[in-house]
Amino acid sequence: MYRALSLTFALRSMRLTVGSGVKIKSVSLFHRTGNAKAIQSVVTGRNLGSSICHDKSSVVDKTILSVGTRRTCLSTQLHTDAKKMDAVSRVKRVSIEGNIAVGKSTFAQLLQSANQDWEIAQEPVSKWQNVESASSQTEANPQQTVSNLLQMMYQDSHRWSYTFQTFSCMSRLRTQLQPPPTRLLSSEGTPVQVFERSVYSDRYIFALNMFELGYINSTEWAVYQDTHTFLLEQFDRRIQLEGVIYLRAPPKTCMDRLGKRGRAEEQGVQLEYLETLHTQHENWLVHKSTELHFEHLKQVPVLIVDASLEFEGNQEVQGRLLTQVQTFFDGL
Ligand SMILES: Nc1ncnc2c1ncn2[C@@H]1O[C@H](COP(=O)(O)OP(=O)(O)O)[C@@H](O)[C@H]1O
Ligand SMILES: Nc1nc2c(ncn2[C@H]2C[C@H](O)[C@@H](COP(=O)(O)O)O2)c(=O)[nH]1
Repeated sequence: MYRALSLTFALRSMRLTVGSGVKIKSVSLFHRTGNAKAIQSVVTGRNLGSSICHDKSSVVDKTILSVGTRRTCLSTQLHTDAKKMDAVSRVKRVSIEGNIAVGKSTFAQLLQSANQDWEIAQEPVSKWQNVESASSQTEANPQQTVSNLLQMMYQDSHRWSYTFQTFSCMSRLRTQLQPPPTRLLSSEGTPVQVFERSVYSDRYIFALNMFELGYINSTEWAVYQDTHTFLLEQFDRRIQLEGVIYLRAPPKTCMDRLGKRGRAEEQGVQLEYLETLHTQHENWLVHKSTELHFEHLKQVPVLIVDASLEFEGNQEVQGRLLTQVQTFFDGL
């Protein structure tokens, strides 16, 4: 017979690494008075439910448990969570990079419709176009759009580039922290989360470019880099990528497609700006001459896709591209 006795436990942990790099925390739960002890394994890693410690800094220093039934529940829960963690760790994470209007969204749609094991996370452009008021939303007071930061950044780049970059970085971070959909967790193939751009292009393409063009000053650049490094180190494996797809096309092709798309905020974008962005992509993903600050990123495999090909409506080109992508994913 177990008595439902609430106990305060202190947690002691030891970190182990197993299999695919999943971190296992072997946890000892001690009753503060020392007469009850339960040893459980808690899996730590990326994007699990709330019952799991998410990262190195998550320390459960006070856990209220009831002895007996609750302990059995905890054990079952931990087993379920470990299985879930295993499924999550099977999901590969890849970003699509490339110049403005090169065709990332179009390519992403092709991937999404080609394979149920691939899930696309779009770039949060609409969030930048509709920055919302932080005041709490009610029926009487619906969420208010206060500004179009994308437009402000293009209209007054000196004033708004730093603000834009901090906001875009945070929104990309949120996107990359989204757990994979359950469909991917039960996949028997190669499940992949595909992100349109990433926290890495935020820094190594755009922020760097804005700094080099003089739209972000050296103080802002230092603050941005410090924050970026700190955040990425905190989230560690939860935001790391296993691969990058680089859609590569001449800036002139991008300029033509940008005109064809006709997004209002981009009407003042010049070919020279696309050329600077093209150079940043080439430096990072082809020449590998960009200084990177994350060890894993230096080793990330890059698939270079010739995005100058017109694949819309061309089944043969689409088929070739999809085979290239599938082979790349299988090799990650
Ligand atoms: N391979 C392609 N060939 C021709 N036009 C393309 C191709 N890919 C995209 N486009 C067109 O170019 C424009 C920009 O494409 P989009 O996917 O929105 O670019 P991005 O997401 O990179 O900004 C759209 O009008 C789209 O229809
Ligand atoms: N200054 C920055 N501009 C950015 C960044 N990310 C995207 N953008 C711009 C470029 C386009 O006008 C628009 C959407 O990009 P697409 O290539 O998807 O069309 O937003 C950024 O980090 N900094």
